[in-house]
Amino acid sequence: MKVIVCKDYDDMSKKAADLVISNIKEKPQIKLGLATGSSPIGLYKNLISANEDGEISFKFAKSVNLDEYIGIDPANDQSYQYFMNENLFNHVSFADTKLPYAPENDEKYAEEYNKYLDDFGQRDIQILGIGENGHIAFNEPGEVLNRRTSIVKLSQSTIEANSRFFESEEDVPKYAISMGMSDIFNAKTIILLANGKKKHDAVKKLIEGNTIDPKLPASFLSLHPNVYIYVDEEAYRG
Ligand SMILES: O=P(O)(O)OC[C@H]1O[C@](O)(CO)[C@@H](O)[C@@H]1O
Repeated sequence: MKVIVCKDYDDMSKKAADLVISNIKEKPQIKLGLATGSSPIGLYKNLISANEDGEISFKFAKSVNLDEYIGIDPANDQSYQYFMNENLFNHVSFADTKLPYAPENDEKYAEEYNKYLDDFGQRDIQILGIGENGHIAFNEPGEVLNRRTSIVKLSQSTIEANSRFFESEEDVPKYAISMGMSDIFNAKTIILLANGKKKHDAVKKLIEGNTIDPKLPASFLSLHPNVYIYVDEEAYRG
């Protein structure tokens, strides 16, 4: 894992975006794995600017996303579909984009997404955030982790952390559909973004830890040959 310590959120976003931009220049038909949450918003802003400046184009690019809440309509402003539209898809024109979708807790929707991912093939880049509890996508700390896309129950810590985007904690969905660990790993390069003091514990364990532990799902990233961790000073030093 290559750790790149950045001054602040903007610096982290710019440096991570530069890596994505250079990959898009090299391979316009790039396959991207995209993430939601506050961590990648700045990166997406940089991609939008580079697209507006004519530096890159998404005309031939395709994307898949990590996860989506269950029980929230894609048109709802709390859905990850809405988030992606607002923060990227409404601003640049992709050849194709896809998010997992499950209107109810039924594994058949996960199977459908797994089929889609199998046809999509290996991504060139997978972008990730990290939860305060060390989750990646919605793979929550536990005894075991899912290999493939599944319906998952959110941990209390994630519900609390994500309640900042909702009117109250009760409004946060309790279930999601999420790529599993082997899906996340099916990418040539993984970029993980972590900023702010609240991420320090997870980041410290991830960078300094010498174990691979399902109680810290992000620790499995050390098994992947090409991971870049862009971390700001606050998340790095605490
Ligand atoms: O970037 P944030 O908002 O801190 O969220 C961290 C992670 O949590 C999730 O939002 C899921 O809870 C991921 O999509 C994200 O990577």
